[in-house]
Amino acid sequence: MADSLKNFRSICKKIIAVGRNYSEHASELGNTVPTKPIIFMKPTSAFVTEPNDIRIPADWDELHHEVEFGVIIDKQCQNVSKEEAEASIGGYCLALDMTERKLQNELKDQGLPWLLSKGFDTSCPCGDFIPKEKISLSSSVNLWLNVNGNRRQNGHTRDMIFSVPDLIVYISKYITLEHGDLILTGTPAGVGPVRRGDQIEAGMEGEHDLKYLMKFNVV
Ligand SMILES: O=C(O)/C=C/C(=O)CC(=O)C(=O)O
Ligand SMILES: [Mg+2]
Repeated sequence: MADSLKNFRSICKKIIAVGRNYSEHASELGNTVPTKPIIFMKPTSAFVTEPNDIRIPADWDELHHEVEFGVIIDKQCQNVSKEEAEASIGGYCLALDMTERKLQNELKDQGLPWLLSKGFDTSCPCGDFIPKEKISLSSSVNLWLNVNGNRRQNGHTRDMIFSVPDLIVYISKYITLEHGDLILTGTPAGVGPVRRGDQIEAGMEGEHDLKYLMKFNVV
């Protein structure tokens, strides 16, 4: 089954993203820590893969990086239990939730949806499919991100407020998750701006020699 997920980006119908899932990140943006998962979406046209670039739209100047742990759904889930949620996972990937922070804040202040600030083309740089057997959910994955060689983010999935199975249980109560869908599980602290000409390097490391690295230029 996992074979058809190797190209999950071409079959993915939904990128569902979780916000404020690390308390340190919620605090750094002056937000309260949520009592229920905060869910939003990015269109699949946001995907970009190496060696392509992250393109900043011409009139924007406060694009932030957010490194995230991605979960790829194998089996359809609708209102699933925690056990079914775990069984529905096909694999994982490293991803970025690129965000135009100034626009997001303006939209938030007006009570408007922040889709554009997070859903523009190339706002979801994404790595290769990693089969579920390679990462145990009971272990913690280290997520990090450098800009021009300087460490900006360094977090651990054990610090998520809502665990991966809990997120799937919650989302599937309201939205049917389908084969190939991607869940971005929120970013750890350290988000910040990137400029045209910068290079982003992001990685994840964990048990059983898990080591994944990806690089994107910002243009
Ligand atoms: O509420 C805000 O000011 C910002 C929220 C986010 O951008 C949420 C995320 O995308 C995240 O925490 O990863
Ligand atoms: Mg995010």
